[in-house]
Amino acid sequence: TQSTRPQRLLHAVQKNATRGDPRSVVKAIDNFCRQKEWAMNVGDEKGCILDSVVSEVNPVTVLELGTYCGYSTVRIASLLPPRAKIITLEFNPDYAKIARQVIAWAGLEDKIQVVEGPSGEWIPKMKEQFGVKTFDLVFLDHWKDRYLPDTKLLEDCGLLRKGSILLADNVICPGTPDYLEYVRNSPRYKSQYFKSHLEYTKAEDGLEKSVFLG
Ligand SMILES: Cc1cc(-c2n[nH]c(CCNC(=O)c3cc(-c4ccc(F)cc4)cc(O)c3O)n2)ccn1
Ligand SMILES: [Mg+2]
Repeated sequence: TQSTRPQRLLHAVQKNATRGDPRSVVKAIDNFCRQKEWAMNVGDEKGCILDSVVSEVNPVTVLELGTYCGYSTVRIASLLPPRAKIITLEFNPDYAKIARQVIAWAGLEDKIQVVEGPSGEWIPKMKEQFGVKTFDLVFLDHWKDRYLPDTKLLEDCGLLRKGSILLADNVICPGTPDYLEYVRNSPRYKSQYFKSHLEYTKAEDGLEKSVFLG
């Protein structure tokens, strides 16, 4: 039976990356996506912006919306302090299965919890299920029409604190116009746009970093 693109991406990691070496896993995925098949990872160019924001925030609790194959999950986790944790939500069980194996190859399974299901159902259960108080950093990289409703849900569930950082991928391509309008015009956020390109292409895209002001 035909393999899927995530399966081929995982095989490229197992073939070309060193077990326990997150940077080699990131490199192997970027090489696979540049040389073989495009895939919707945040990629190396936007990945460097992600790295700089994570290093600056130094978060202890991270929420990632949209795991896919775990590329950005591995990038973030490899920069976290020892006790820090990431909860990453993935809707598609096949993607989640691949992501768990990519994360294991990087040796980062102790810092990462992959949760399967829709963000709208899991966000209200974060406190009771995972003992989370608030998130220091939220990386939005899931269905683009869910960025705004899920941001409002995070606010309403008391999962953001003064200074929590929202970092959103794809605000230009595929685009999240309603989310951008909200975080750029709401008095409750201070926003900044980092111009870049859609992963592995020349098309414009960028990350929007928004600080929750409480
Ligand atoms: C918990 C929960 C999780 C999800 C969820 N889980 N996994 C995802 C993946 C979402 N990501 C994308 O769709 C995406 C698309 C493109 C793209 C595609 C085609 C083009 F031509 C150009 C650009 C580029 C990207 O960088 C993307 O991130 N959503 C959904 C709901 N609830
Ligand atoms: Mg993305």
